[in-house]
Parts: sequence; structure tokens; C-alpha cells
Amino acid sequence: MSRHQYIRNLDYRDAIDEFEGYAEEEDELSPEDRALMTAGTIDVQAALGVEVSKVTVAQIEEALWHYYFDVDKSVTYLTTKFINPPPKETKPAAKQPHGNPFQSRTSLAHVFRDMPWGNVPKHRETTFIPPPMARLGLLGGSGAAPKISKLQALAAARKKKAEEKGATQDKMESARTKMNELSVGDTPAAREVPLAGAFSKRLKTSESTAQGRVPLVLSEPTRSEPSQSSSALVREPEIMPSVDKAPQSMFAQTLFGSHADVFHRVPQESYSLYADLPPSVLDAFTKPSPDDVVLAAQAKAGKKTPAAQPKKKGTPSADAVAGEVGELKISDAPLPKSRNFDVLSEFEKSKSKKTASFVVVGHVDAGKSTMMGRLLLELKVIDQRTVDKLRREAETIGKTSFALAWVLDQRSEERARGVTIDIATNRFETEHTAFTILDAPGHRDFIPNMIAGASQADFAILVVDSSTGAFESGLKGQTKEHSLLIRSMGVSRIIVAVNKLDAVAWSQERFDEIKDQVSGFLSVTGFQQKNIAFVPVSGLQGDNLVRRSTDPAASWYTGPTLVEELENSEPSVRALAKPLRMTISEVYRTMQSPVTIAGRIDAGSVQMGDAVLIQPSSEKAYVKSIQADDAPVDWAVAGQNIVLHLSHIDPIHVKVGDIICDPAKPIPRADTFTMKALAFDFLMPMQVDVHRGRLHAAGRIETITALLDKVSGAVVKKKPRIVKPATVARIVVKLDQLVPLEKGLRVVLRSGGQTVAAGLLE
Ligand SMILES: Nc1nc2c(ncn2[C@@H]2O[C@H](COP(=O)(O)OP(=O)(O)OP(=O)(O)O)[C@@H](O)[C@H]2O)c(=O)[nH]1
Repeated sequence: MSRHQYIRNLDYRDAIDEFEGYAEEEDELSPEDRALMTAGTIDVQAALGVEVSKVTVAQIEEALWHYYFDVDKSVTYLTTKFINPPPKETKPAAKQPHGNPFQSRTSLAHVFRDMPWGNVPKHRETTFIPPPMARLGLLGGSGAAPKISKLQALAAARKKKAEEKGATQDKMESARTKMNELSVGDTPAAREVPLAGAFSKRLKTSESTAQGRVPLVLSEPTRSEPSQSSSALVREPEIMPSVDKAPQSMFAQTLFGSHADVFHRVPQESYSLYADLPPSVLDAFTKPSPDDVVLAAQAKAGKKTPAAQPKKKGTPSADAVAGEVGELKISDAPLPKSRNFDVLSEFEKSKSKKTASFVVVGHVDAGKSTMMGRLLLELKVIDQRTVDKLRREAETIGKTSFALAWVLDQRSEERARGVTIDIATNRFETEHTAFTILDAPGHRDFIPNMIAGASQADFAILVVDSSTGAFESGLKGQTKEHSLLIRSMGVSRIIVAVNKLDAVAWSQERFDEIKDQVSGFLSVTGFQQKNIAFVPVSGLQGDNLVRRSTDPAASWYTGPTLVEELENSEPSVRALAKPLRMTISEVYRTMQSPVTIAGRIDAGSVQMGDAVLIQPSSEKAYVKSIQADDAPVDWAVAGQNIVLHLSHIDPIHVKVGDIICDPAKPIPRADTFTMKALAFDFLMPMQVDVHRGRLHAAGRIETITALLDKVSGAVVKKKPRIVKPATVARIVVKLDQLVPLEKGLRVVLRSGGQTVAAGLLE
């Protein structure tokens, strides 16, 4: 049977019964229940008499079970349900509007068969449960004092007190005096606007019981006349608009008679209900209420009210004061002193080591961090004790093999997940060079961080996992993407570390196979063969990193170690003479300065005391001090990763991805740029994220101007609608915000989590 047929044939009641466990329920009565049931059935049958033929034993048993073996109730039920069921009434009330509802149910007599008139057996008596006491005794009749809550009692007491107070002439006289005193033209009164407001509120509350109909009276044009005479008070018709009179109700007619002009009478007549009130009270309501007066005064005085003035002035002045204080703070500190070095000649003279930064890239788990951890251990930058400690820690979460990687992966999340998330930096020195390691994450989710690392590097180490299957999956994964990206970011020198060769018994064949494939795609990507080197290594064991492998299986390799290759790598030509450009990769607060930034000098130089400009905020700051390799220095040049302590700048103007530049030759800000882009994916007018170092900005490919020849850069086709992967095009990108940009900068375009293009700004 097909599933559809099965479902169609399914008896849902059976299924539900089965589900609820009823299907197997045959007879679950205990012997005692069964005995009661048998006896009860006999009794019911006897009680039903001749009618017994109209019900089945099962129905009797069901009734008995339902009524806990109560024979009477069971008989009643069976009678009304099966023997003499009531006629199906659609609208019983309509059919028998005045008749006796019991007339049709003649058999109900049996219900009362054991209750002779006036002699109700004890067990049939009803216990009377008195209904709950209605709150406040609203239903009345009991004669007892209504029960009210404490809150209600309090409110009632207050109300009574207020009424008593309101009835006293003194109070109302004083209210009248106050009202008369209030005037738009009266400056002292106007000055008390906030007080008057509060006062009027209180008045309103306390007098409301007495002045319920006041607005109606006030709406009469005739009422405004005496108010003018009584004081300098000016009625503002727009403040108190006239209220239209409602037609006289039946109730009102009963009270006041049916005269149409009843509400045009003098106040005394109108308020006959309050005849016991003193005339002063009634008189008081012929004039505007204190609320009206205050509103009128506020409206009239408007902005002139002294109370409003400080408020109006207060906000800006507070801001101004805060601003001034802020300014004082910044400008009052003395400017950092400059020693006016000729930095370039100082640099020439200096015997300092070469500096170089390299980024370590490759597919996830290729062994990048482990290799760098081992390198630092071999170079004695870290000691064995540190590694042993990390190993013990790694053991506790079952990740012993990651102990060396933890030298660089220091975040708890990185350690827990066993992946690098952000760029980790570390330093080591060889005889001739001070190196900065930029260990990049391999996982595709963290490519933006990898881009940030690549943008600071002079060259790259591409780590490839040689173990079976891993190389192949890496090739499909980030091995190629990272290679393309670093080349697009301007990195031209690459060392390929063919890693985990211990896992393939140092197979030279495997090494050669990988070397062939990788050098093939690297040259397609744009790396020159002379700038590509291959080293077979085991990062885990440290073979061929600093020392040669002692494994006899690795004896076939006689070339340079990884460190030797690093030393052979000349850092890219430094733009020392160009204006200062430094991309901020970190902003933080230190003891030396509330605004401390870290980054790499891309071009030019900087020295202590220099004024610098931060873009895109265009805010100026001063260099308080400089640190390079954790040591204070007087100056720094392009290519160095440094820390700058800034002064005379608010931290809100400085953020990661900004550019520090020479105020005399600042980097311009733009929201549109043209670039020569190498397409990694199909390009068309589309949303993109622009990445430059740590800067990520949202934008859109506006136009594709032309397709270009890859080698010569000549225009191949104008205005193509689409750019295919691996082709070069000139495109115009529009950004959502102003970003520091200039010709020659390298940017990466990503879309939907994929790198779609990279290239150079024109
Ligand atoms: N057999 C062997 N295993 C290695 C070698 N190098 C690294 N591993 C193992 O490979 C795994 C991944 O190493 P990691 O250093 O975290 O890899 P990674 O490339 O830094 O990873 P991500 O930064 O997250 O992309 C760990 O279990 C290492 O122990 C090696 O030379 N030989």
C-alpha cells in the first residue's frame, strides 16, 4: 500500500485511541467495581421498570460508571437521554413563551419520587452557600455598612475634606484674590509661571467638585464682561473657545422647567442646585479659572517668560560650557615638543636592522599558527615552559595538538574553536632582520581580517597542507583565494610552506606534485617565478623551519629553511619620501594617552611632536610619543608597524580603518572612485563592500566603464554589461560614505561573503 493510500485508509479515531492508550482497554474494572457495577445494573433495571427495554446494559453501565454507581442519577440520565429524550428544540423559549418548562418532561416526576412534598430526605437537601459580599454594598439591602478598601476610604476622606475646605468662604476669597492678581501684563505673576502652573493644578483638583459646570457658564459671552472689569485680566477667546450648548435634556426640563432660556439666566439662578454656596464662590466662576489664567499668561508672555529664558538659553550654554571645557582640556595641554629630526637622513645613518612584515595565509587548518608557534619556540622567542603550559591547558579541553597554535591564537574563542579569527601579530629577529608575523585566519568567514593582515605585509608565507586529500580541498578552498587576494593587495613575494610532510612520510613525490600545481596557479595569479619559493616543512615537529630536518626520509631536500627564505626576501621598496600615510589597525587607551593607535606606516615618516591629520574626520592631533617593537623611538618610517600616542584629539574622531596623514598633504576623502579591478566573480552593477586594510565601507558598482587587456591595460571593450571572472575591467564604485581614498590604493570588493574583485584605484 502506498503511503497516500495508507493515510487515506487510516481510521483516525483508532489512531487517536491507540495514541491515547484506549485501544487495549477491555475491562479495567477491579473485582470490587465489577461487583458494584453488577448490583447497580440490577437496581437501575428495576428502577426503570418497563422502560428498561429502551436502554442497553452497556448504556446502563456507562451511566453507572459515570455517576460513580449512583443508581438514581444513572436512572435520571438514562431516562432523559434514551427513554424520554426532550424534544429537539430549536427555539424553546419562542415555542413556549409562557408555558411551564417542566410540562413536556412528564417523566421528571420520577426525579422527585423519593421526595414527598414537604419531606425532603436529608441526602437530597441542598447546602446553601451564601454569595460573596458585593464590594461597597452597592446592591444594598443588608443594612450593614458597605465594605470598602483602605484606599477607597482614604480617597473618600480626602474628598470630604476638600469639599469642606472648598465650602469655606475664606478659601474661595483667597482663590478669587489670586485669580484677580494673575494677569498677563502683571510681571510678578508672570515670573511665577512654573509655580502658578503647579498651583493651578492643585486648585483644579480641590475645586473641581464645586465647579463642575463652570465651563458652560464661562462660555457665555456675557460672562466675560465682568471679568474684564474685575481686574486687568485679558480673556483670550482662542484660549477658551466657546462651548456650544447642548439641547435641554428631559432630566433638565424636569429640574428647571422647559424654558429654552434657562441657561441664559443669571448665575444665581443657573446654580440653584448650589444655592447654599456663598455668592463669592459663584462669583469666582464667572471669571476664568486659575488654569485659564495661567494658560493665557503663558501664551501671551510666550518666550519672554523669565522661567523659560534660562531653559532656552541653558541648553546651548551648557553645551557651550561643556565644549569650552573640552576645548580647554585639549588646548591647554602643552603641545608635544618636536626635536625636528631629518628623519630620512637619520634612517640612512641608522645601523638598525631591516624590518619586514609577512602575512601567513592558507586554507583553514593548514597549520599556519602551529608553524609560527614552533618557529617562535625554535628561535627562543618563547620558551619550552610556555609551550608545556599551553599543552597542559589544551589537554584540558581535548585540543592538545593545538598547543603550539595557541602561542598566537590567544583569544578564548579561538582556542575553544581551534581556529584563528583575527590577525595575530608577533615579532622575532634574525641576524639581519626584525620580522613581524601577521598570522591570518584561514576560515573563509574571516577573510576581511585576512585582507587587513595582507594590507600590512611586505611578503607572504602560503601554508599548504600536504596530507592526503587536504591539499586538494585546500586548493578548492582558501589556498587559491588567499593567493589571489595577497597578490591583489600588492604582495609580490611568496614563500610556499608545504606543511605536514611528516604526515606523508616526507614523500618527495607528494612535494613535487604540490609544487607543480601551486606554482602553476601562482603564476596565473600574477606572481613571478623568481618571487616564488617552496620549502617542505613539518610545522608541528619544527623540521626545516629554523633547523634542517633530521628525519632520513627528508634528506632529499637540501634547499634553504623557511627562515633562510625569509631572510632572502627583500622587503618591498619603501615610499619613504612620500607624504605620511598610516592606516589605523587598532585604537585604544593607554597610560600615555587616551588615544593610542597602532598600524603600519604605508608611506612617509613620522616623528615625535608632529601634527597629523586623521581622515575622514579631518581632525588634527599631535604625536606625543612613538613606540616601535615595544620600545620608545623618536621617529619611524614607512614599512614599520608602530604605536602612536596622540594628544589634542577627541577619541570620537579616531577609528579603526582611518588614515593618519600629513596635514600639509592630506589624503582626500571621496565617495566615488574608479578602479582597475581583477574580477574573481561575475561583476555587474551591484552592491559591494569595499575593503581597504581595516576599512570596510558599503557601496555599489555604479558603472563598468571598460574591459581591459590583462597585460597592457588597453581597453578591449567599452561599457560591457557584465565582467566575467578572471578578466580585468575599469569600474566606478559609489560609496555610502566619505572615505579617505587616493590613486594607487589597493582595495578588495566583496559581495555576499565572497571576494568578487580586487584592484588598484586610478
Ligand atoms: N601532522 C601534522 N599536523 C600538523 C602540522 N601542523 C599543524 N598540524 C595540525 O593541524 C591542526 C591545525 O593547525 P593550526 O595551526 O591551528 O592550523 P591553522 O592553519 O593555523 O588554522 P586556522 O588559523 O584556523 O586557519 C592542528 O591540529 C595541528 O596540530 C604538521 O606539521 N604535521
